[in-house]
Amino acid sequence: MPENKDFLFEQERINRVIDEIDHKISLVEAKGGALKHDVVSLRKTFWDDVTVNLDEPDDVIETHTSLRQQSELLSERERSHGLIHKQLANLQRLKVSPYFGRIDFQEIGEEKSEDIYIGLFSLMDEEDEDFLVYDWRAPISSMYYDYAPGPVKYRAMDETITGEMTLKRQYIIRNGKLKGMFDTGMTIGDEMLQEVLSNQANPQMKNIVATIQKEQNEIIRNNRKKYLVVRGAAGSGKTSAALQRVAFLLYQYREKLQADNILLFSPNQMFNSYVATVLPELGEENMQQSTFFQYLSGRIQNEFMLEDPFSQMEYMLGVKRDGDYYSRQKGIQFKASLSYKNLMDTYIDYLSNEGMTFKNIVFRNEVFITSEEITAYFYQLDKNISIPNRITLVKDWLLEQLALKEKDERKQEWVEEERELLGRAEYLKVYKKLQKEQRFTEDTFDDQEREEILLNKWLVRRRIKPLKRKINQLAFLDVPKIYQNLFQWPESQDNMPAYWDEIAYMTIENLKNKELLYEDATPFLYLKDKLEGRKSFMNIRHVIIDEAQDYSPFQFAYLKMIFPYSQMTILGDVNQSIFTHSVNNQSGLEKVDELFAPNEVEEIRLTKSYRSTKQIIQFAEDILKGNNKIEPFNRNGEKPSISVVENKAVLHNTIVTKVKSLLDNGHQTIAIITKTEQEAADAYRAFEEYLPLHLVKKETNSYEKGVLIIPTYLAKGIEFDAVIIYNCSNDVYVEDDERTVLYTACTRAMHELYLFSLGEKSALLNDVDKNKYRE
Ligand SMILES: Nc1ncnc2c1ncn2[C@@H]1O[C@H](COP(=O)(O)OP(=O)(O)OP(=O)(O)O)[C@@H](O)[C@H]1O
Repeated sequence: MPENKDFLFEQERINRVIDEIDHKISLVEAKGGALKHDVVSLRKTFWDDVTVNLDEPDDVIETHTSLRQQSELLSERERSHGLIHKQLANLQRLKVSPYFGRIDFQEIGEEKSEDIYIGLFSLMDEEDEDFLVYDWRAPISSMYYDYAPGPVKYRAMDETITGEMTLKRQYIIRNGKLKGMFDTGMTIGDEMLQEVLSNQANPQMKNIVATIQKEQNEIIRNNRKKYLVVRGAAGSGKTSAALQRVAFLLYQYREKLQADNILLFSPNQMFNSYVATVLPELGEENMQQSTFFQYLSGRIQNEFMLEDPFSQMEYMLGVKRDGDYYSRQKGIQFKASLSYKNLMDTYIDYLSNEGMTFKNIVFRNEVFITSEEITAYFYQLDKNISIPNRITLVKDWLLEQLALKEKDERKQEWVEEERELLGRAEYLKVYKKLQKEQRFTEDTFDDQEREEILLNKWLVRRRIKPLKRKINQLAFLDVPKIYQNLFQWPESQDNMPAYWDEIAYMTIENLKNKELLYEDATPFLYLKDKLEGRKSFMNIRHVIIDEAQDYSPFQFAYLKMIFPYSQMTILGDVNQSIFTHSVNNQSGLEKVDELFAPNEVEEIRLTKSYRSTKQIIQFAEDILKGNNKIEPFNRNGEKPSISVVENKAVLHNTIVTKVKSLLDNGHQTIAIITKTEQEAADAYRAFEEYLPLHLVKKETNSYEKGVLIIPTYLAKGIEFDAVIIYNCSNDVYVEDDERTVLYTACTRAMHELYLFSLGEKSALLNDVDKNKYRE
């Protein structure tokens, strides 16, 4: 049979490639061994080859040079050893599965067609002449993802190469053995995807290089514009595409881009651990990862108690919708908007002429420069100078005043007193310190007058130093007060949103208590950075913002400001908006047109969803009232079910029974998803006696297999074999704007979805076609 012949041919080729990998491994190991030996002996004999002579200035220079040469040599060897290590790890990975795809390509004008085998990394033959395997990121490999057999082209070195693809084949190779192969007419065949997607969910996201789809490839290799915005339904592979894109960029720009020049903003801590293995699996180092809140709190926590986004959401999802709710909601939405940013920009213009607030400079409990004096100095400076530059001039002036003060203080009585009170041990310490600084020698210290002068100087300097540091940190600028004043600024009374008085009152009260609400955090930092002229992040060249629908327009504008030189990949789905600021069109993702210049942005939409079975997707899209048609990947499962139960005891018993049967059926990740953390904690108490389970809280930072109880907003971006919606009753999911919360929760399921309702089910589910679920 021709197929069998093909199969044997391919297995033989795999064997040959593996032999070559083994050969390469032994070469690299030998090289690594020699290098290791070099490093060890260099470390041992480091000082033998350094000439140390400090007698004459020339000798010092020579010593310095020889030291530098020696350490450069050592670090070069260490670097090479690191590279060898990486090479070895990559070869070991290739050995398990050397490639996953092949295309036969006949370039126009060439006589022979070329077999191009595609795998995780490139591999050359023994003579280093031909590629046995091409890296999936190589330009030629792009045809594998972009075309079916037929006419094809790809771009390499600014040139377009055209030809004909005569074969496209996929392989499943495990431990060097060919387990399956498919010739495919489609872009990437269904068989392989079926196989991958029907696997169990995993606490660690997997790479998708063998089955990247054409539209995902477009995202991965896209490098035309500064900002790439990707929208796509739940499970359409946005995160996956973003991570393979990082691997692609690290390959494409390996000379100038390192993993730590890339920063990923994740939705929560657990997500960080979920995605952490994708890049190492692809042989690359991980990029930097942070949540936006981690960034904010790193900058704010010394000034305020900062509310975290989950507490904000917990409050908004949990409280009754009364007067307080609506004023907070309006506050959150206004502070998320570009109107608020515009208001703040006008306020900053106003501050250029009046309204800046400074703190008194206090030395030893006495005001030595008043806030009024600083204000007067600031406003007598030329108004054409930007505020941050004027602040720098104020800082310089304050430091000069401080230097004068320092001189004056040396003669003050307190210094004499402090000097006399110096204990012997402390005195000796000072003596040694001054001696080290070569302020005096043994001889001069006998001179009592000089000794006193030097000690006085030291004592004053010691007191002045913290003040100097604070001035250098611009602590004299009272940003909290300036922010607070915005809410009493007469100009801000026109065209203000509904509930402005309540919003202003609530904000001022919080600021007075040294508390900063989450919605104020970004505006506060924006103001601070605009006034202080903070330096942007120069080393970050690429920022990835996942779950971008959760960022407000204001937050986007802020990110754009602090990463002015970075490219950005922005991925999101407005139907998964669950933050109060992002519902009702206030997501930054809805304001892309206002935020970025049209020639700087490219937008791509992913339409197909891969995570969940067709039945789950068809059910979930109806929750969104059918406004968004999602194309499910053709993988079948049971229809979701909705069970209405009468009381809590029955609810808990039924869920326990369901979870046990899911475990018996071999599911390894099962999530009981609640609307809030409060609800999750209550459910946990009810179940802990009967089920082995983990309660996921906002500070949980790793995703473990097993049964999890988790609020929706922490399950964002993650997936499970089976999902149980703890309570989808009409008392829990009430308002229309909670559809997105329920949709997000349901779309976490890969294979099975069960909804339970304590009493009548939510009216939001009445929009779901009855044929799409079991009751
Ligand atoms: N081309 C592909 N080949 C194999 N699996 C894929 C592919 N694209 C997506 N998947 C799988 O689909 C699931 C969802 O992918 P991913 O989490 O990247 O989607 P998402 O759009 O970020 O989802 P969400 O918006 O729900 O966070 C993952 O299990 C991923 O491995």
